[in-house]
Amino acid sequence: MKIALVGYGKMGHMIEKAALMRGHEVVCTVDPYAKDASCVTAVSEEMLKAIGDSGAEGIIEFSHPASVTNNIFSLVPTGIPLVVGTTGWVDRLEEVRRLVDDTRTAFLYSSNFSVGVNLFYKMVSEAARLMAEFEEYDVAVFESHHNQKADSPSGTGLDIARRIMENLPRKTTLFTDSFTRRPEPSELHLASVRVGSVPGTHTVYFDSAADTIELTHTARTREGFALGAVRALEWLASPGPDGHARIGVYTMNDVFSEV
Ligand SMILES: NC(=O)C1=CN([C@@H]2O[C@H](COP(=O)(O)OP(=O)(O)OC[C@H]3O[C@@H](n4cnc5c(N)ncnc54)[C@H](O)[C@@H]3O)[C@@H](O)[C@H]2O)C=CC1
Ligand SMILES: O=C(O)C1=N[C@H](C(=O)O)C[C@H](O)C1
Repeated sequence: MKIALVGYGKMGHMIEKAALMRGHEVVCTVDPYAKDASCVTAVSEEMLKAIGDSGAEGIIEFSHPASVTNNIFSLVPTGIPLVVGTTGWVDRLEEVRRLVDDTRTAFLYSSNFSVGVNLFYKMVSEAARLMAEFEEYDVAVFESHHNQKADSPSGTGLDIARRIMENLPRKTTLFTDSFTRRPEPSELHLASVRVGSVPGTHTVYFDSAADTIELTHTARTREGFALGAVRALEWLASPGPDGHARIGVYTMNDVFSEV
């Protein structure tokens, strides 16, 4: 498949390697600040023309929280299957969903493309369901990432917290700041630290007066994210179960349910 990359930073370079390893061709790399990008520009008519002229059959976007929404709204109308890994935009998801529906294209997003984290999500959901009956356990989430990360909390941390609140009725409100008061029992605290070169670590704590249960996912490298993003595009660009091109907004749950 001919793939265009929008955002050619740490993840863009890792994704290029993963794509080439799987026999794809990276025909265009777009990034306004990366001097080694084939198209050193931001979202623009020039960028869209470059992608169109490249014959790209799929696009993978890993840019910046401040740029991703503009990129999505520019790239979706091209009709080229689009995979977005950039975090910090899902508050605009419903607008994106409407655009995808109106333009009848294929869009897949995930805050974390690694297989391990998507299995971890299922473990956390089940653990939260178990804990619903044991009120003596409080719960919180902690995430740590490298000191180059531009958003907080992590998209993965937010997804973990959402799954806990979906399955643990006593936790109704997400709190992601520093406390200057005692937490309310109904508040789920999600805390973040930015340090060194940490690829991404997420821990869920279930804590009682008697003991603590910790569930942790530790990413060792970014390779899992990159490979997962390329495999997600392969799936998105493949025909659906009905044999027709996929249309709509998808997540990694859809990929795992079919693969
Ligand atoms: N979904 C997942 O599995 C993962 C998601 N991420 C997310 O991906 C994003 C990027 O992460 P990294 O590659 O580590 O960051 P990075 O900072 O190394 O690379 C981002 C690149 O985007 C470029 N950029 C900025 N504005 C742009 C625009 N308008 N158009 C095109 N490119 C633009 C920057 O110049 C930079 O080269 C972050 O939001 C991060 O949270 C990171 C790893 C895994
Ligand atoms: O910025 C990163 O590096 C990562 N960001 C994603 C997130 O915000 O969850 C995924 C992964 O943890 C790495």
